[in-house]
Amino acid sequence: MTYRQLARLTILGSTGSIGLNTLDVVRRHPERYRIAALCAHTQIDRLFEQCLEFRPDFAVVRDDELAAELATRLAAAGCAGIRVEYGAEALTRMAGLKEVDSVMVAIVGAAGLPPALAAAQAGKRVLLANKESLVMAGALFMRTVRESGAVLLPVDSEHNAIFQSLPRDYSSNLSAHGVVSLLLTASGGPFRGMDQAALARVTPEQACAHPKWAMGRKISVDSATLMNKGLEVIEAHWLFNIPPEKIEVVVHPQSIIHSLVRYVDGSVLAELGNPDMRTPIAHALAYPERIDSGVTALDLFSVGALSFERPDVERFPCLGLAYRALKLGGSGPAILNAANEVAVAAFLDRRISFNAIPAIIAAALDTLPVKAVDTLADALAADAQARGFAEQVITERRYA
Ligand SMILES: NC(=O)C1=CN([C@@H]2O[C@H](COP(=O)(O)OP(=O)(O)OC[C@H]3O[C@@H](n4cnc5c(N)ncnc54)[C@H](OP(=O)(O)O)[C@@H]3O)[C@@H](O)[C@H]2O)C=CC1
Ligand SMILES: CC(=O)[C@@H](O)[C@H](O)COP(=O)(O)O
Ligand SMILES: [Mn+2]
Repeated sequence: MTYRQLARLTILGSTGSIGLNTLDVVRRHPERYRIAALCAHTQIDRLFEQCLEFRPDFAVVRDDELAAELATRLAAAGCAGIRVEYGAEALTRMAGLKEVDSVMVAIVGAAGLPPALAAAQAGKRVLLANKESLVMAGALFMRTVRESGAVLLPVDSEHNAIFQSLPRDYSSNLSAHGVVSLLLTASGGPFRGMDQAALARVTPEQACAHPKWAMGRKISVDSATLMNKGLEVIEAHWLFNIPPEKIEVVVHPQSIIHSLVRYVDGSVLAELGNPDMRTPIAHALAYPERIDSGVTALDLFSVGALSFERPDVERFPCLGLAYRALKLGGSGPAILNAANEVAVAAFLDRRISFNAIPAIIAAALDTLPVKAVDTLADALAADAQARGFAEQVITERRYA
């Protein structure tokens, strides 16, 4: 038997959809993984249960009140040794803990950027689900990874599929490896065939009912608007150093092909599987080895047929807005991301209609100045300005 050292993990966003799937994979391999830190935000009941099961050294929550409550409950349950911390600064510290090898970044939204960057700065294996980090500060993030020697492993299913379809140890010059373009698959979301008038009336519940993937509410709405694919185009641009015109989006409603790489000799390589995030999570956790993820084997006979369509950017303008932001460069994508987060939250709160989401983002891109993003502070400043702007547009109902 070979001796294997335990890998120590920090999970940022342990109580969310990716966090739960990560713990499900970890649970299957107690001989390989040990949890150093579990980081949640508000769901302390769920975090408490996770602490009892995985016995991390640290647990992190949003604020001092939640931290005090969790600490009391852990002490009563005989787990006083788990140190409970709180706030954004604690997340950054957990990402850089000396004893930690790998950091799963599964926080949703812009809040994921500072700890993701801290993990990269500390030279960790960064298992990146939080696509917003690369959207807000892609150049800075990738430079940090290069300079620190961190290992960046994409967890987002499309990017993980592309990573698996590229040659092992590819360089950042994909064309030198014969790559012509990347094909990102999109399910098309819950409203794929719906007309514009019907789209205006859809509810948050309908938007969150993704046809193929069980995910958090924010990314589910992004899938419904096709902004998720837009964010993923930007994510792919930075991860694989490929220009936007070489990234194609293909609507593939079955979500069996998770993305493809087109090569100069006519070959197109892809990764296929049942739509279950435990596959890319297990891949990133164990890379370059392979471990059981608990995902059911793909049965092509029951799938029967795979189909493909062009995305409809007239009905779903968010995809076009993302390409536009990427071409703007600098803080353009951070503006797009922040306006989108504000608009999606307002839609989930029933303050605006589904069709107002792209209108608010377009207003932000039309109005706000594009600046350089050389530092984390630059990214956070662009984010804050665009959030303020989008809130104002909503309050004054200037999106109609
Ligand atoms: N879900 C999926 O299948 C996929 C998700 N992704 C990406 O992964 C990320 C996570 O998505 P998902 O798991 O669906 O999201 P969820 O909403 O399910 O979970 C989000 C997690 O982040 C925590 N969180 C929320 N806000 C903050 C904050 N301000 N500070 C610290 N922690 C916070 C939540 O804590 P709490 O619940 O305790 O409040 C929760 O643990 C997103 O960037 C998404 O785009 C990418 C591909 C697929
Ligand atoms: C599972 C995953 O990676 C999501 O990002 C998924 O791709 C969302 O589905 P859409 O293709 O509908 O955006
Ligand atoms: Mn994805």
